[in-house]
Amino acid sequence: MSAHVRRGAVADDFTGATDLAGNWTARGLRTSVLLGLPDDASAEDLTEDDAVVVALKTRSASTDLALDQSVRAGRFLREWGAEQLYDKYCSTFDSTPEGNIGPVADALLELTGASRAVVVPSFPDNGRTVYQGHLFVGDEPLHESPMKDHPLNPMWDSSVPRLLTPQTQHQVGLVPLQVVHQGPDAVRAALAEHEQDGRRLIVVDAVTNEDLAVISTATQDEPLVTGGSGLALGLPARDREPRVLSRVPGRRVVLSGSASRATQQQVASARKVLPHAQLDVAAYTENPEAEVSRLLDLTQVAWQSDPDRAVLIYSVGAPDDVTAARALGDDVSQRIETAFASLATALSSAGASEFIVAGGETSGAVLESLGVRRLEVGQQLSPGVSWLAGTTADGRRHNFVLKSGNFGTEDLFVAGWEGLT
Ligand SMILES: Nc1ncnc2c1ncn2[C@@H]1O[C@H](COP(=O)(O)OP(=O)(O)OP(=O)(O)O)[C@@H](O)[C@H]1O
Ligand SMILES: O=C(O)[C@@H](O)C(=O)CO
Repeated sequence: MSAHVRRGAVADDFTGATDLAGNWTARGLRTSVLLGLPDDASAEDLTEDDAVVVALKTRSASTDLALDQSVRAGRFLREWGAEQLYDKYCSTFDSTPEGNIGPVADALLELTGASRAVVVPSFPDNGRTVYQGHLFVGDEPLHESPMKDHPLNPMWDSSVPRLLTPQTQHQVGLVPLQVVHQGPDAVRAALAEHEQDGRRLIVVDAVTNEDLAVISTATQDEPLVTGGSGLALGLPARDREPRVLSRVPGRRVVLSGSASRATQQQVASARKVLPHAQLDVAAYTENPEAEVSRLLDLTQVAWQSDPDRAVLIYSVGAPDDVTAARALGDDVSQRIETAFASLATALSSAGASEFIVAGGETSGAVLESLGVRRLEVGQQLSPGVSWLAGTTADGRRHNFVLKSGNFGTEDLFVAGWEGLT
């Protein structure tokens, strides 16, 4: 397989999809993001693309739903012409012991007929590295990082083989960094040896982009690879400038439903500069319409006094906010997603044209409610974070940043707008 093949990806959340699409775009691949399961007609618009990412919302969904949608998305991509499928999950391996990373990888092995697939969560540009199978977030092992407190999938272990083993029907192997440093042929030989010994999902260490380039070369003929978005940076770069998105006239808003620590810092920094309000989860639970309308009114008042300034609406300002909200019921996270979804449609109707949305699940809920089906990828703001453009179900053109919880610079909510020309 040459470097110039069609690539398709199935991503388990919307921010993850745009993260990968940004990395492919940065390597010069013309990339589209399709939100939700595509219908057959969508393929007609993709003839010019080198890569297509289907964004699903399956990370925290039931395993049955995740399997069904991932396989249908994979089948669509293969029919479109994808020669290699990329199973994109989170660089912090977000999942529970029941899945969904393992079950989806197993199903895509069957779909593609692949006899094995690498497992590469590493994304060194964002501080995710894997050494001897252990996943680090910056200088902390995963289970000591802020991911230990994630409201949907707290991470309890840092060993990727140990995390994956209870989730998959297959045995799990490991190719350590020492082998990666010997180059692509050594990696290929190690993968073949694991396969012969019956191990079909094989974690490969990577701590730098050079390691990712070795893994990418070693796996260029494989029908399936799995990982965070970092592996995409291992591809040789093509000489094509990314599309540059321009401002869409209208108002600006930041919707942050992310519970991650990096987002809490971004919220704290933006609160010093932007008009802001926190979603009152108890009030929303009591009377959803009234709380959405309070936030909408407040936003419109702020726009009136400064039309060019973004307004920030957030749900977590401090870790205690999550603890407090949890007392309101098991389904509180889902309810908060619905709150942001309703608010987004109300804001779009009220004149918002540019959105920075924080949180993978939150982004999924917001873009689904706006009825955006496809995103163009524009300029990158920081690793994994790009400007995107799409059209809502009722025909409004909007710009978006969909920010994964732990990504983005601290001033993203304030300075990110400057990235638009
Ligand atoms: N105050 C809160 N209390 C409890 N849950 C909350 C609160 N605010 C947001 N949530 C929920 O927590 C989840 C956060 O997940 P989301 O994927 O949006 O962002 P994240 O935590 O940054 O994760 P990721 O790294 O995947 O982007 C969502 O389901 C959201 O509705
Ligand atoms: O890989 C990552 O860390 C992100 O793209 C993501 O999936 C977080 O939602």
